[in-house]
Amino acid sequence: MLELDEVGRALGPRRLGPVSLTVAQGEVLALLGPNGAGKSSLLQLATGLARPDRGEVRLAGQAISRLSAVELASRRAVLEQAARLPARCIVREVVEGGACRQHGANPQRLAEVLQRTGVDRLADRLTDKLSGGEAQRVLLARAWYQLLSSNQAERYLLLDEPTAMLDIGAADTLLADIASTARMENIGVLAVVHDLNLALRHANRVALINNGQCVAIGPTFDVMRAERLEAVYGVRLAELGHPEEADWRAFIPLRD
Ligand SMILES: Nc1ncnc2c1ncn2[C@@H]1O[C@H](COP(=O)(O)OP(=O)(O)OP(=O)(O)O)[C@@H](O)[C@H]1O
Repeated sequence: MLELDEVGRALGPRRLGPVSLTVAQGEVLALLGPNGAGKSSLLQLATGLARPDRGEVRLAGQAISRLSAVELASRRAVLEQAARLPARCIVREVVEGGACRQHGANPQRLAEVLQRTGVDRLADRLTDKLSGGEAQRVLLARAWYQLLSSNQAERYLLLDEPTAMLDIGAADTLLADIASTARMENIGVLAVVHDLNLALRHANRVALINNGQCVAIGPTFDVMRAERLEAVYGVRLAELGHPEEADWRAFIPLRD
């Protein structure tokens, strides 16, 4: 379990938290909320890249602040907002560079990751020659390889807006692949997601963040109700059914 226990920190004159939440192995927990709500700041605390000034983050029961950088890297991988690839590098080598230092290279795992993320077709290309969407997939492949080359029992993937650069189909495919790999490999995923409909489709649970607080957390369809989302996002929403799937819904904003 990845646990955020009453964590908080100052955000300039405002505060984030205290927020408590857990991410279980094999599930996708989406962090939703309006711009400036505190989602990225909360994710930063979960990664260990920023320290809370109250509360504690624990990974498999151990305080994240007490893990060495190498131990942390074998248990969690991070894809930050606007992360960039190193320039003039071969894609395969960049993904390979994600290998967990404790456990070394694992060529079979590398081939699997390249294939699963669709990066196999880009493997011999130079990083400078990739589109924004392709670069995003390479960064994700590196993060998966970091985790899948580790033999730790508990591993987590932390993502900040992984679909920001992607077209509608690519975004849907990417999140579907993340959710299925998470399930298959028993890896917990915590992801900041902006698109409500992508979260509805691919997250097992969501945490709704507003003004630095977690205002609701639970199974996706329970939390994502129109009235609650309207209050948090300050916009009127129409709720639509799916033409083929009975339980489905989608939200579109309405103009007054
Ligand atoms: N280090 C910092 N010092 C001061 N204020 C900060 C700091 N980091 C973030 N903030 C502020 O805290 C608030 C939350 O920022 P954060 O990036 O966590 O929001 P977010 O929910 O991820 O937003 P977005 O959806 O726009 O990416 C914002 O008002 C931001 O300006």
